Amino acid sequence: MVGKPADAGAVLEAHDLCLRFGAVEALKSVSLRVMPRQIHAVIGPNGAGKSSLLNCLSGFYRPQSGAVRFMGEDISTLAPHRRAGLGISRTFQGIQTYPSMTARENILSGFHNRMKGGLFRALLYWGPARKEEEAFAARAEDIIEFLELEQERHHPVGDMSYGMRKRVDLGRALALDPRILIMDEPMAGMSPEEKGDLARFVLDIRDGLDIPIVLVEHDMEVVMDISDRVTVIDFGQVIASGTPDEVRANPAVIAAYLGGEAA
Ligand SMILES: Nc1ncnc2c1ncn2[C@@H]1O[C@H](COP(=O)(O)OP(=O)(O)OP(=O)(O)O)[C@@H](O)[C@H]1O
Repeated sequence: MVGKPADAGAVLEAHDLCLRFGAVEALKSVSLRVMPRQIHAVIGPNGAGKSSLLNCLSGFYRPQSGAVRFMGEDISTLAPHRRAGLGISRTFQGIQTYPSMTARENILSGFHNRMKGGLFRALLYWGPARKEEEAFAARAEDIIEFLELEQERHHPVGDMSYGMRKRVDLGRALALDPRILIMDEPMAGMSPEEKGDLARFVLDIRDGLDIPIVLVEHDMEVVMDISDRVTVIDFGQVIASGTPDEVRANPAVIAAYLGGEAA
């Protein structure tokens, strides 16, 4: 890790990120600070740069300039798996679960990133490896209970509704024991009821597990309902950042993005 701690208060911070794809400027000097116990939404029209920002935070994209800091440390040069190892967990658009595996097996698969060794270690150190496995199994049960997946525990994920599969997806992300959770359009394709359920779990993750969340989401009602802070991006630039009420009343946001919905 390089660089000096900059903002000890922020859990995750993007500082002055610039990202180009050829002639396309996906991010132009974008900064954002995610504070403890904060649901921080990132909104903006299609192509505004939201996914690009998430990819810079989780390490899948490397910006041409700027820095990403986690708990005050510069992690700009770290690969995605190293960031995941630090506790920066992410859910992706669509479904990432294994359809033929049960909810429990899918959640257990989320622990792989945290296992200290592979087959060799398991053979050499059978005792400790078994203890680790037992701890993960117990933790998987905690996650199943937290996400109210008890009834689905032994059902193949492929047979479940979209909302339930997304919930199992979230369980896999929680298996990483995250210190921050990045969610890319988690509500897309969900029914209003499924959105309500997921919104409740997102709030529980903040309040019960003390994990801050970065949320990219198109459903404005959900965003305005559950977010502590909203950052608005348009054409790769931050045009507003504030509480949902502040953002809703911001003329630049109304003009650029929310239109009549903001009224
Ligand atoms: N890998 C890439 N290669 C080339 N251009 C890219 C790449 N990723 C993103 N872009 C471009 O960067 C800009 C921002 O895209 P991005 O996907 O970050 O927007 P977004 O706000 O997430 O959009 P959406 O809401 O539609 O998902 C767009 O012009 C897009 O075409």
